[in-house]
Amino acid sequence: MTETDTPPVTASLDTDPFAPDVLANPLPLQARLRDAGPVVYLESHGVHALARYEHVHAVLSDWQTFQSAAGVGLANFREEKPWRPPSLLLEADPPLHDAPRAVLSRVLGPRALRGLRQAWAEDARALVDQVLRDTEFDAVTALAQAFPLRVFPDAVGLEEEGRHHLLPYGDHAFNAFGPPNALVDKGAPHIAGHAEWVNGQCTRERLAPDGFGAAIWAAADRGDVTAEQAPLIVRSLLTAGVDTTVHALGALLYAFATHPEQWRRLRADPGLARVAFDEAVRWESPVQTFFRTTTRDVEIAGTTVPDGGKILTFLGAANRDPRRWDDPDSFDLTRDPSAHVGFGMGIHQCVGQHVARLEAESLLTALAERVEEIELAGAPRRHLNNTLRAWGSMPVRVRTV
Ligand code: HEM
Ligand SMILES: CCOc1cccc(C(=O)O)c1
Repeated sequence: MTETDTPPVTASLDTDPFAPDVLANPLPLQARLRDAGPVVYLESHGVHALARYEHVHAVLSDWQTFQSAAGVGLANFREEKPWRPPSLLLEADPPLHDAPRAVLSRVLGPRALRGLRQAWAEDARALVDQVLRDTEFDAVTALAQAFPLRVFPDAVGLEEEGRHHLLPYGDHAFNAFGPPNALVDKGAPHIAGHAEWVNGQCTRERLAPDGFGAAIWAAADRGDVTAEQAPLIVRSLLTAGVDTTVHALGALLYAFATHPEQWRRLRADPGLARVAFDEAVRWESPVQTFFRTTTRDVEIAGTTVPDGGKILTFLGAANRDPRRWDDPDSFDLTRDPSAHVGFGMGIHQCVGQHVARLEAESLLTALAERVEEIELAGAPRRHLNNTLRAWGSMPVRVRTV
């Protein structure tokens, strides 16, 4: 065989991307993966990893070749039973995916959210006024967790009692996309209790008459989806809609607490709140990874992945790929972050992104009005999760006006 006939050797690494030290700081592994090649075989889990923007974007945009119905975690639903009934959105392909997606696109779309803008702005101001009675506080518990948990359950129409189940339920769901490691073992003993409340909240009679949940049931009454599908579609909101925004807000606050010049830029132009959120989602990527499963033998950049192979797309690595972004490691409000893959890409791209943006804009605008300076008042502590990049605590000090 001549030199040119030699098939390219696929790079391989034996590092476990779900090991605690890697989850605590994934950036070095992300750089190694991007530099090792377009496709890298991960011996630790027998999957092919993509960390460059071009290939992550391409795989997420091709749902026919890279399906979600076999699970978007390491577990292959063709071979093992999911830990819960699969999502009709996240873990479904067209045509099953189509109607639930159309319903949520309308229920969570920008037009539907217009009615929430005023109330969320006022609630954010009330929370910020209360928190700013102190000049030092934990930005994770006081703001990043508190604001979503004040506005989102009400918007869905959940009962007051039991909302403490939401964060641990979502945390376990996101851990369950990874391998059965210590993080999954930690949540396993409690998940049945969390799931009992969450599943109960998805039934028509437990939902308030005027929230996202009731709107999903109304779609079932119209025949847009079936009555059997309605509770699972509500469950999607409860699984995907809390921990993600909490940790994205944590990322946003961390970005500003460590970039005072960007905070000054935001205060000078509060209209930058929305782009700041997307830049924080790009920079920190609160949802770090998702898997796909090949539906045929497929060649990706010279590597053949067999049918049924798991592909691990590193959203966080793609969002910092120097092949796509100038100075990718900098948090910079002058950048246009709109092409980031922090919300995914393609037919599964986050259907709740407008809700997340409105939560972030509401909180950030209220903070920018009152806070002249924000800085870390101590070392922040990571909250480890197989899929989420999160802060467990973040002591900050503020100077207010
Ligand atoms: C900053 C906050 C958020 C981030 C970073 C985020 C991230 C993502 C990502 C990466 C996906 C794509 C999954 C895939 O391709 O397999 C996704 C899908 C999804 N997200 Fe979000 N999300 C956020 C907030 C929300 C909220 C607030 C909701 C609900 C109100 C939500 C509901 C969903 C649902 C139902 C899907 C599945 C969509 C489908 O498969 O068609 N997310 N999200
Ligand atoms: C942020 C990714 O979106 C998700 C995550 C977990 C569950 C679901 C669902 O559809 O149940 C969606």
